[in-house]
Amino acid sequence: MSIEVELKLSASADKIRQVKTWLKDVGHPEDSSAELEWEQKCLSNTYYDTKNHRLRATDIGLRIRKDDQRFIQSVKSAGRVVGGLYQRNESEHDIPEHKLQLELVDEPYLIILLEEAEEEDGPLAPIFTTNFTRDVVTIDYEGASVEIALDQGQIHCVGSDVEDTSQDLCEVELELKDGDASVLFDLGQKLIEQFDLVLDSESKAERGYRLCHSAPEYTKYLDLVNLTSKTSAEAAFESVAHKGLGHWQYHIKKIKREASLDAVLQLNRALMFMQTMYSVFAAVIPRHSLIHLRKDWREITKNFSRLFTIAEEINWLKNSKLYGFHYEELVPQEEALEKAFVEEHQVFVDYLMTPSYNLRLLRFSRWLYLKEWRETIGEANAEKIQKKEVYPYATKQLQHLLRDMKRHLSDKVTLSKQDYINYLPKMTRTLDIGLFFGCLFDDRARREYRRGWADIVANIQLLQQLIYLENALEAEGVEDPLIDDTETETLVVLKGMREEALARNPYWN
Ligand SMILES: O=P(O)(O)OP(=O)(O)OP(=O)(O)O
Repeated sequence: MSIEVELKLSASADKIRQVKTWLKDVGHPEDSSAELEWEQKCLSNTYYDTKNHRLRATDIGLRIRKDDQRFIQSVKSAGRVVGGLYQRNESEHDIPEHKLQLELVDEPYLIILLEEAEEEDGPLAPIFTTNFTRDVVTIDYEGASVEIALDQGQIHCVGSDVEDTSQDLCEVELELKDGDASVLFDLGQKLIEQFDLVLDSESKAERGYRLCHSAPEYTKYLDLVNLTSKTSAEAAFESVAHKGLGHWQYHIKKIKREASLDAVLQLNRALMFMQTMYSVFAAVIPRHSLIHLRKDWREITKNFSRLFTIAEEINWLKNSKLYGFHYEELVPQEEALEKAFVEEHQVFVDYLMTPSYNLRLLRFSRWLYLKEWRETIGEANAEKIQKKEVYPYATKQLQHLLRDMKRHLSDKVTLSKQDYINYLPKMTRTLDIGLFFGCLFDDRARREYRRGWADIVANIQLLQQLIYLENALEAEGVEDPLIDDTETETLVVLKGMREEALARNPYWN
């Protein structure tokens, strides 16, 4: 099994032509009259899965590729996608005919997953195909060898009753054949700067499944970062950063497709998660080493914030209805918000297509993938953070947070609704830190402890919604004493919850 490292950018037919011309100079800088040796392939790929897409659920892609007279069976793992950079395990075998030969798969864990999928969910069958022409050339660039593939074609669903059963594909793939992965980022940067290409974190397989799978999509929430007590503090930082970036990428894909309220709210969660990460890991990755990156994310946040503000208000109104607060007078306000949301969504999607956004995302991906902070902090410190243990670090951080919460939320203190709301960002950060390090501790104890604090957060959010509702109604000249009563009740409930949560023994002790 080999590891594939490639950068993927989406393009248009016109841009692909321009890229091809430009590559002539890049591939032969010393002789611009020399032609690159492009090869054109017609690739037909059939992706297989069981009836309920068990392989997809385990993040495996199984396909047979027809490349001229050759049939190639490949199994790919989803691996890791950082920006548009993919790192995936790949197992490829030539087969004599267009028929799966799973016995050729050489990785024991893949064999087990494939067998289990078939045993539990029936035989493997074609789900979709990708048919495209690939113009491919290998160039030497900055001492590395890079295969450049320009793919244009279509994805089709097989025997499906899904309405929209085909989709165009047009992309540039840069695959590292030999040398340093930094070269992929350099080339990617040039392609974005010169041709406005867009980083693409969705594989063809992912697109195929989305096109041909009509099941409803559930909102994906941030969950525990996968760590063990053997993880170093540096590796823990990387895992947290990958989690945050992965969450961002996932919901960016969704937001590009539709004006989804949930996706906007989750994008905001990803931004907050990453902000918290910078402060929690400041002792590992010093702030000065990420000054530019934080500036980049601030810029991205600025472009996102209008959309988020509208989404948050719509969400508050929606949630209030769940609590029974329904007002005809607010319908015009809601409609205006919905309209503004659709407009701002388009503005944000346009921004996501700009080089400004894509270069920032590429810069962050590069920093994370190549661990560039090590260069800024010097060799000795770099060694230190690789040896630093995460467990004591995590315990210290959690203890520090608890002290802060005890100070602000002690049951001896009387808190107004505004006091709670002011403390909300800190509480959310605290819960996020629980996700950073939670894997290191007993799961049951952690869940129980977390639940108390999560309930407090939910009740503070309720207060926030009620205040918004009050103001919105006031603008319409309406008053509802029920809102006031609910606020008072919520304050009482919160006081009891604080008492209980603070009395519980922390799971890290
Ligand atoms: O040719 P590969 O193996 O890179 O695969 P692909 O058909 O380009 O698909 P993907 O989008 O998964 O790279």
